[in-house]
Amino acid sequence: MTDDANRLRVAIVGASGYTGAELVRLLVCHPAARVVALTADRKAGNTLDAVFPHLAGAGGEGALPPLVAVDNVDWEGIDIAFFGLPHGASQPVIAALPPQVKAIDLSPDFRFADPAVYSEWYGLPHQSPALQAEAVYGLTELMRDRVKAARIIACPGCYPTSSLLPLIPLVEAGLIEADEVIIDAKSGVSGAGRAAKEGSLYAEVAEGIHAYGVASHRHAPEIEQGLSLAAGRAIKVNFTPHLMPMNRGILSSIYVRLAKGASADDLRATLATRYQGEPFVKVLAAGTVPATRHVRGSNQCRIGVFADRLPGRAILLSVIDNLVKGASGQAVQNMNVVCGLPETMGLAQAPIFP
Ligand SMILES: NC(=O)C1=CN([C@@H]2O[C@H](COP(=O)(O)OP(=O)(O)OC[C@H]3O[C@@H](n4cnc5c(N)ncnc54)[C@H](OP(=O)(O)O)[C@@H]3O)[C@@H](O)[C@H]2O)C=CC1
Ligand SMILES: CC(=O)N[C@@H](CCC(=O)OP(=O)(O)O)C(=O)O
Repeated sequence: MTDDANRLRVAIVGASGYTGAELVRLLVCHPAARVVALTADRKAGNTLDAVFPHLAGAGGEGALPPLVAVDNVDWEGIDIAFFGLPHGASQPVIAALPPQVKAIDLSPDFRFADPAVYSEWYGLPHQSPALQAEAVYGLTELMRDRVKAARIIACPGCYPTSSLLPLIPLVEAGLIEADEVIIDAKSGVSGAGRAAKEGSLYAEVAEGIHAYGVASHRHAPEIEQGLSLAAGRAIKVNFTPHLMPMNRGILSSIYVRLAKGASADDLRATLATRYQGEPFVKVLAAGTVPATRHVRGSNQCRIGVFADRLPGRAILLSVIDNLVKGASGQAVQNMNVVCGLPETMGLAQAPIFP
């Protein structure tokens, strides 16, 4: 436990949203961090427990500051700022930060190395293209060395996290045909955020499942960026997300063609070697099926590898909690890395079951 004066002073921008609430839940138990600023937009002026009753008393009675508008944050007193804002909102705020503040952005605003790709898919001009070159894509296990030295960390999207952790090592090893990957992914509804939307209503989601963003979802170019870097050439993927009647969790079922001479066992062995000693990525034994309920509330990604009955093909199953490893947990993991803290600090919770 670090004494109070030496703790990192943390701001959570967008604390009245789902990823913001999850950051608070994790950070009030983090022994080297202290939450000193919380922001909101429409809900500014409220206490956090008025917006999220489950966080009443979190961190100790009166430990958390009230929700203020982002313009009212005193940045001089901040070491780390997390941004859980809708796309387009963090770029101008991060661009105006004083240099001692490290920014950890959960939104897509700094994920694309090429600002033109961001503009094309998000329908907005990039507002800080000069800063983009400074930003590091924070898929922690695979980008750790770059994260260590970063001032702006762009946390990956939830679907890309679940897809790229199994796929990048296999593409790098040349064990799969990188341009024939099919990702069939399912997400819980918290992935859509807390803002009221017709598509998130109970009656639109319960007792059913539907695909959305078919052949047009914004996470396709993000996954393609990661796979193209790994392959050393331009890669396109087939990515279809589905909305599931559950709160948390992502299951990505990924269908791959094996490279000549490779087997599903080779894929499993390569992933097991790559993630050996990684506290948050578990490659499961042959025959073990991962489930979203096995990672709920935790920062884990669990990966299963299966031979397909179709010759020359394999199936990868990857599960995460979208709000933890897919967002706020990975963001805290990146804070630990960039601040030289043990990577598991504040993140060692076992999953919640059932
Ligand atoms: N939910 C998830 O599983 C994941 C989300 N992400 C990304 O993280 C970001 C946050 O997501 P999430 O927490 O779900 O979203 P929410 O909609 O739940 O929360 C958004 C937050 O941003 C605030 N806000 C909205 N507009 C503005 C603005 N113009 N200026 C300042 N603050 C604003 C809201 O304040 P108020 O409520 O007061 O209006 C709220 O605090 C998004 O970019 C999302 O794509 C990434 C990975 C996973
Ligand atoms: C269920 C659901 O709606 N999920 C969101 C993904 C959330 C996310 O990670 O999106 P960003 O790239 O904007 O951060 C979606 O499909 O848009």
